[in-house]
Amino acid sequence: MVARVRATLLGWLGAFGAVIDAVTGWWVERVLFSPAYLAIAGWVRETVAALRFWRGWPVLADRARRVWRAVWSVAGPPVRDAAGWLRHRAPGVVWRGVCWFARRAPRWTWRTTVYALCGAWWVVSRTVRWASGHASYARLVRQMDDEQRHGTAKRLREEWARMAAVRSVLMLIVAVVVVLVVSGIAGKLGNLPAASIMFGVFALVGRGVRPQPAEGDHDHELIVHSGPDEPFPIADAHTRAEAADAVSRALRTEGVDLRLVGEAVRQSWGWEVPVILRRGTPSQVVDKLAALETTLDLPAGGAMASPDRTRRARVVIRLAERDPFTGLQAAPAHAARPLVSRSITDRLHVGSVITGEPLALGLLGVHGVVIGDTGSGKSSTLATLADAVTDCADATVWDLDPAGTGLDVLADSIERSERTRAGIEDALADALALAEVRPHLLRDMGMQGREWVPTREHPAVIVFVDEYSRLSNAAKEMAVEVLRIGRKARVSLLLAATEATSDTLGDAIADTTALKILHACRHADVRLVLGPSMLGEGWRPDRLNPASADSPEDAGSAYVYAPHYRDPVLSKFRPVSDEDTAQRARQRAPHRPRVDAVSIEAARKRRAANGFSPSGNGSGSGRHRAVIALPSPRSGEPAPLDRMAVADVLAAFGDDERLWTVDLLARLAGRHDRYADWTPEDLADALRPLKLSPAQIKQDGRNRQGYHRQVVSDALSAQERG
Ligand SMILES: Nc1ncnc2c1ncn2[C@@H]1O[C@H](COP(=O)(O)OP(=O)(O)OP(=O)(O)O)[C@@H](O)[C@H]1O
Repeated sequence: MVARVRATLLGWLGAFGAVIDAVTGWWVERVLFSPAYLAIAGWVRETVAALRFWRGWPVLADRARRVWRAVWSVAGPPVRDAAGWLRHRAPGVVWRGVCWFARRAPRWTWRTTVYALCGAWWVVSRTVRWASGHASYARLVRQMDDEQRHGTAKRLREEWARMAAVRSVLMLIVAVVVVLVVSGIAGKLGNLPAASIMFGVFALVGRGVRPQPAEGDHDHELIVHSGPDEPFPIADAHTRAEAADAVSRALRTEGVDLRLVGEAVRQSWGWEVPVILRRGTPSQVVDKLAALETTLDLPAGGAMASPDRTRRARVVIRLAERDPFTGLQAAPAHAARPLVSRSITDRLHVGSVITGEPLALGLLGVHGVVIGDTGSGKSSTLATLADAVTDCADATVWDLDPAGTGLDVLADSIERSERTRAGIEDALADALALAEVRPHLLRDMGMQGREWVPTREHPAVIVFVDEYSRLSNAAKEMAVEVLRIGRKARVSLLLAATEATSDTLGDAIADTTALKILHACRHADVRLVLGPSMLGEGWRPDRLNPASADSPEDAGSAYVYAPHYRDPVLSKFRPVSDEDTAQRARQRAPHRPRVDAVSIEAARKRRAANGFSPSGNGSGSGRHRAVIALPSPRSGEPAPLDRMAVADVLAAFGDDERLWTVDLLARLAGRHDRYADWTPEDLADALRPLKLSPAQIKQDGRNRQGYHRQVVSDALSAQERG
């Protein structure tokens, strides 16, 4: 039995396999290898490839994106209003409707029943009275009887009887028709709907014939959740009208006299609501910001006000329910553009403004101050700015920091970096000398106009100074001088300090700088940097909080006063990712410009002519007391240290521990034009202040004069310590 079943199954399987084989063979031979199929398949492949790699796709996608953005900019606000209403308001409205109905349903049922009974009674009584003809004949017949006119009375009675008979028949016919219609409806829809229709018709008749209930019967139980002017949290506003209403109520509660509240604009972080004041000044609103945060139930610092400079009565109120800069990321390690392809004449994107626009600052010839409490993000802001400048082909960065690590993260792209008092004074003296000599070089350099035109060959110099308050007095004096005369020479200073008081920053600085960046700082600093009236104009960095141990708070957020930025709107600088920034700096390093040899030589001569020595050892006094003499390699006189040259010598060693002088000079010439004509004596003069002289270096079996990198490095460290 088992064998037979197995044989049968195997037979079936064999037959099935034979059929599959036959179909597959036919498919392969007749279809897959047929010329028509091959031609169609080739055509389909080509078309798909052509479509996939069609160059028009990105253009089409871009167009579609733009159209969508344009449509959304118009349709977005009402759609989001509607969505907000449906999500947050509609369920409440429906529920309130249900409750409202449930409360009224018993009374309505009762009233409708009364109306229906009245209507039915009215229809029956009126029909019976009409059919009886009582209203038409009864009075007339009685009058004829009273007047003894029996013949007329008899004739009227006969006429009445005839008419009553006709009307009764008519009434019967109508009654039969009505019964038929109602039973027809009952047959079609059921008894209950038919009865309901009859009930409704009688109720309508009853409603028509019965007088309205007295006014006192109306209910007054409209539930009032809040008084008509009572403020409510902004989180409860889901449409533009509700947001405007919330702001209007809150401001009125705080005693601000408004003429009107403009159309609210929904933002990803909250609301932007313009208001028009009836009287007073915008400071009325600015002073109430803290109170508004409570009234509208916002996070601390969430309420901001920015008065309109062109219309004093108008103040734009921003209510941030969430962090407005959530998506602001550090710059990526690899930029899409070619390396060092920007210009310092461009506006550099360094962050974002609360309005959603990019924060784009022009740094050409612009001096700046960055003020902020410790932890507010000053150093990161300097790094972000320096990162942007190191991407410019026509600007070079110097980094001075007497207390911290400065712009070490960008070390590879920085031309000059100083951490010691002497080094910083030397760098500032160089910057000052450059600022002094460059305007006199304009004609020789073929530059039109009165300002230095930065190019890759003749770059602008931007000197970043962190912890300005810790500079020596001499350095501060030179910095102030650079602020006064550096603009035309395109030698600019960007200073960071924790306070703006005169003993730390100085009034002169706040006045001279065109760029003012105010991170979380004190009330007094805002007055000192921007002027006393600006607090009332909405410049409130004192309401920001610096980073704490466990939270970044408002670190990096700032009020920026600069060309193109005259309104008190909150901005945030891009955070710095140390790893990515260092990588970018490394990639940019070979493409970075350096201060041109002509400017350097002229500056050196200027410093030599001034004939002053570094502060501390200085013999100079007066305006340029602090301008110290640059090394003069061929003068034979003891010259102060040329730190830039020593830094370049160390960089020229690269990974080599020792080099012959001739190789070192070749590498120096490759690094900068300044060293193109240097001889071994020039190099020896440059290193003499470190008490170094060339030594015998043996390489490939030959002895020549040269230098050891470690020896140069140790000598420099010793000099800095000393
Ligand atoms: N734009 C930013 N976005 C996010 N976090 C930031 C931003 N800027 C700074 N921070 C964070 O804030 C903290 C303080 O930053 P930073 O050291 O730059 O402040 P600072 O004002 O220079 O402080 P200090 O005066 O103590 O040196 C750091 O943890 C930093 O990561």
